[in-house]
Amino acid sequence: DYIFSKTAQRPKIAIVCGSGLGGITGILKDPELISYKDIPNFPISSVPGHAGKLVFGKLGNKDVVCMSGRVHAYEGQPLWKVTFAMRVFDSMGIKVVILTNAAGGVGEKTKEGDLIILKDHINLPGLCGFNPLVGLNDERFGARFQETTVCYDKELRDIALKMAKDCKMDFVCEGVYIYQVGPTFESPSEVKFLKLIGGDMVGMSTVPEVVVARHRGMRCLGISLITNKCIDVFDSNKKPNHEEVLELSKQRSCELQKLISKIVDAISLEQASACGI
Ligand SMILES: O=P(O)(O)O[C@@H]1C[C@H](O)[C@@H](CO)O1
Ligand code: HPA
Repeated sequence: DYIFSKTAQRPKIAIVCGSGLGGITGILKDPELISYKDIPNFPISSVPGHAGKLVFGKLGNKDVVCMSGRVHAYEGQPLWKVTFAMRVFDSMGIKVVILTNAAGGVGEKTKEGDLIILKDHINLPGLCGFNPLVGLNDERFGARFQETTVCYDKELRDIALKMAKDCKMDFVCEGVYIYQVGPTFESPSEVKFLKLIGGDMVGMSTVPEVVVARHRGMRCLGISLITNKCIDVFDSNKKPNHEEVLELSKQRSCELQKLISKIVDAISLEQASACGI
């Protein structure tokens, strides 16, 4: 109610901006800003590169809302708060959520600067009991036992790959994202393990949000920017750090903005409602 009292825009598409990836808010037409701190109960990120505002506006031919800044579990917030925005989006009538993140490249096929469309994820903490749907369930807001067979909408993934091909972006492909809580980057042995279990990239966000968005039937598309290669050799002098993550995000933000704009243009919202969501 608070959000709708501040803007007359009623978007059906939400975009979650990962670390340093909030630049897309700068290309929206007729932007309207709402600070997280003004929205009742909305969690505020403490991480550099996560601004803390909702930005409404037009991207190409469609209304969207961008979440510039997200909260992570490693900031000490419970998962219901980490995923609170998904519940808010659902009650606003959002049908499609595009989630971006910065991630470390695990597999051989990823390199710095690549944009990887999430085909699936491995919710490592979720498998060990750290899942946003743990707790009493209110059936009005989703099923007790949520299936996660196709978390990342096939049609949206196909659109993303087609748009990348049309734009000759040969650094875009699909991959599997592994969620780990952080804030530690991975040790070499952990990287070897992540590779072994089928991950292409690893990060500290997105999956809890997707689990909750799917609980409410919203269609999800995930895009990882590979900001660094994970180090799987012992005694390396090279060490991952948040500054290099932000630097790479800055370098690649134009390509990501272009890809998202094309995807948003190509999304058919009629199809979204024809799916019964
Ligand atoms: O919000 P995202 O997943 O883009 O942020 C990544 C994960 C950590 O928060 C941070 C590490 O540099 O970037
Ligand atoms: N690991 C986990 N999260 C990340 C990384 C990484 O190497 N890079 C950016 N986010």
